Amino acid sequence: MDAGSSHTALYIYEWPAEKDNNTGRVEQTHLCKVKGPGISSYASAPVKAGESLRLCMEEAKQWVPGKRHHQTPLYLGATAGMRLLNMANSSASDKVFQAVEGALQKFPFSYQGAKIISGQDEGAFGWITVNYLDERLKQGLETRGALDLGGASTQISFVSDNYDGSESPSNSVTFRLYGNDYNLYTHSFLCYGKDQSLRMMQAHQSQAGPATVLDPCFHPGYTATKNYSVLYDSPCVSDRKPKDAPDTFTHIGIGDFLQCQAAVKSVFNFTSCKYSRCSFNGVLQPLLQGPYGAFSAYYFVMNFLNLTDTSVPLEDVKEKLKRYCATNWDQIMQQHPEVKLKYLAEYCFSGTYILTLLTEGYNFTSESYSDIKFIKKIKGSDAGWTLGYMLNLTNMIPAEAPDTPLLPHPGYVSVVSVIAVLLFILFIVSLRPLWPRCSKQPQIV
Ligand SMILES: Nc1ncnc2c1ncn2[C@@H]1O[C@H](COP(=O)(O)OP(=O)(O)O)[C@@H](O)[C@H]1O
Ligand SMILES: [Ca+2]
Repeated sequence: MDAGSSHTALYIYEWPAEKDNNTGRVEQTHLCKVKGPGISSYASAPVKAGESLRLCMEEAKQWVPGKRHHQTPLYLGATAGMRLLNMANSSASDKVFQAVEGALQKFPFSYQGAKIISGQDEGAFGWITVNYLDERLKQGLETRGALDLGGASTQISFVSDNYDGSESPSNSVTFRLYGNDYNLYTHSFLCYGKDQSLRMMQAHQSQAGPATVLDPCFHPGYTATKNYSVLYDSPCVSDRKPKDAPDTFTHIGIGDFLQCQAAVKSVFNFTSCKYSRCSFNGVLQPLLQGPYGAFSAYYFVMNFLNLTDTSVPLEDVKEKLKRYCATNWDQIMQQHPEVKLKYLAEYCFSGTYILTLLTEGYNFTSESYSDIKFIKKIKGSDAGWTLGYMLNLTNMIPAEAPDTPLLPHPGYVSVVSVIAVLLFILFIVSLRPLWPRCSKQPQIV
């Protein structure tokens, strides 16, 4: 289970158990989205966090064959929402985990624990998932970098030649998989998921605590009354809370892409770098290299905006987004009556944030932008950290390359059968001296 900051999802994976680990491919057979918010939102009512998982767990009982229930390991990993709750209020986060654990243990699966996974693991397992599903690991091919955008944190992971990891060991993960060594660069930016970065940007815009906030990242015609205490209720912004602010402010959209870009840029710090090169906030980042897969909110947002085609020049992408942001809010709502209003109101911001993060933050250029592929699934399985996490915990990926059989299985069976028949014939022939002699011996006259 992926307990994300905005929601929890249960993934069911299946693989042929009879075959050798090395030959069976793992596939996602089912996804259940838990109703309601992420588990970190239940800090003040932890029991409900556990209850929220029940329906999906019942569904899992239907999907996993009854005789396999006890053998099926169940893992829950929580990401940045719980990292933030743990920072702000560790006893509340412990209570949420107790409730979740209590709920999950009532089911007949082999419960293996619920925990917060580190940002490094989140990045590295996302990279494993993408490259496993592409079959790049087994074949020792060039790997694809992984870009994951969540609500509360974002991850970048890739292999770069000439990167040895010694400059910043916390950004380095090494693996030996199928006989190949990988030295992976990975970083997770806490607070730089799209929901928390929106808070940081709005906190920046409203530092003096005004009663109205004019927001270039929201459509013209958009107005909403928002609460200062809700906006600042996160460790990503809590230290910036204005002292004499009123309780509420009126949030008014003006839909100006260029100003929005400038406002988004204000959440990144480019001033210092003690390494050979940095992305932002003084974090090491080696030279970008190879193709990339961008998933989770990268995909949701760019797919909604019809901007997943990265062969379109970056300047044209920005132009399209500029027009979208300038569109009146009433018109946007009319055009997309089926989309959740919270998502709909934020796509202009989210699209601008994604382009700014990729180009200003990670240093993708007009040329290297086309190396990015926005993806949701690979061969039927969702791109995300869960598959890699599960493969690791169940030791599904061997460190050494499996012995490659000289013949594929059917060929092997045929050869053994032919040899068996030949041996049998040889055996029968070897018994010939014992065969009964013919009674009618030719007469010698
Ligand atoms: N259809 C969608 N449109 C836009 N954003 C979406 C959609 N579905 C999910 N999201 C967003 O994707 C992000 C998923 O983040 P999540 O995995 O919950 O957080 P984290 O990985 O930081 O713990 C959230 O910001 C959520 O709002
Ligand atoms: Ca996530």
